[in-house]
Amino acid sequence: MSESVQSGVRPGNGVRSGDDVHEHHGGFPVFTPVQAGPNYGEFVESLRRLQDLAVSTHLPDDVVDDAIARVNALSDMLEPHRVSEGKSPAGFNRQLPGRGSLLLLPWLFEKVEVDGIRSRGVFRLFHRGGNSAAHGGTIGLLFDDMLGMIVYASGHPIARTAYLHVNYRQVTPLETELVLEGRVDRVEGRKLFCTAELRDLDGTVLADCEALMIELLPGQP
Ligand SMILES: CCCCCCCCCCCCCC(=O)SCCNC(=O)CCNC(=O)[C@H](O)C(C)(C)COP(=O)(O)OP(=O)(O)OC[C@H]1O[C@@H](n2cnc3c(N)ncnc32)[C@H](O)[C@@H]1OP(=O)(O)O
Repeated sequence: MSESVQSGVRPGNGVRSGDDVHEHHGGFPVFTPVQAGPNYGEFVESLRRLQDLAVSTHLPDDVVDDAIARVNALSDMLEPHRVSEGKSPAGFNRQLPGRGSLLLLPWLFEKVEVDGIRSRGVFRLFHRGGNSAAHGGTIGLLFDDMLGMIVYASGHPIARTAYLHVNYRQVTPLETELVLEGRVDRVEGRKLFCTAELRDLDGTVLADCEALMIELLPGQP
């Protein structure tokens, strides 16, 4: 397999040896993963802190005006460095929480293997739904993102989520370390049936999901 990979995807430990399935990812463009610089993780974490504060403060108008000016100044500083998809380290750096993406939950992988993945992290204040619980959509986001990694780790080409059925079993707390485990349960042609569970550190299942991932055909977006 060449250094260039599609969507930054690279087989995990123990993926079928000599298999070139990762060269065939439907219509996904070929990306060469961009390595994050030494301070990139801190940069993304600073932005997460900003988002936490944006949803958990009640600011006087003059502070709002000052914040707008400063955030705009920061954006103006970043603007000249805008690049197209696949040219930013965001989302491609597995050693960083949320792979260095501001969209994704700031979780880290503990295990990425053919038989499944395990990831650990917290829901942040800016993921709040109501009454100190994680927003249900952010739980779906976590599962959907992990499904991509489950498929990748299992050695299958890129697949898209055809359906994702989430069972919300318990209220999911914010700012509390949690664990997610998931795997491909069975394969029928292009159809990968996956399951995953989100648990607290006592082992209580907070949410689980069942999903159908479908391997993309050549040219499929
Ligand atoms: C650092 C490393 C990073 C790595 C991270 C990894 C990044 C990964 C990035 C990737 C991120 C990935 C995550 C995301 O993208 S998640 C984004 C959300 N998902 C999408 O946008 C997908 C949109 N949908 C589609 O593109 C198409 O519908 C797909 C491609 C899914 C299938 O359309 P296609 O035309 O190809 O297939 P088909 O319709 O002939 O169906 C084929 C078979 O499947 C069965 N079927 C279909 N749908 C359903 C359903 N809902 N329930 C039950 N069954 C269903 C169907 O009956 C048939 O079965 P059979 O008759 O053959 O038995």
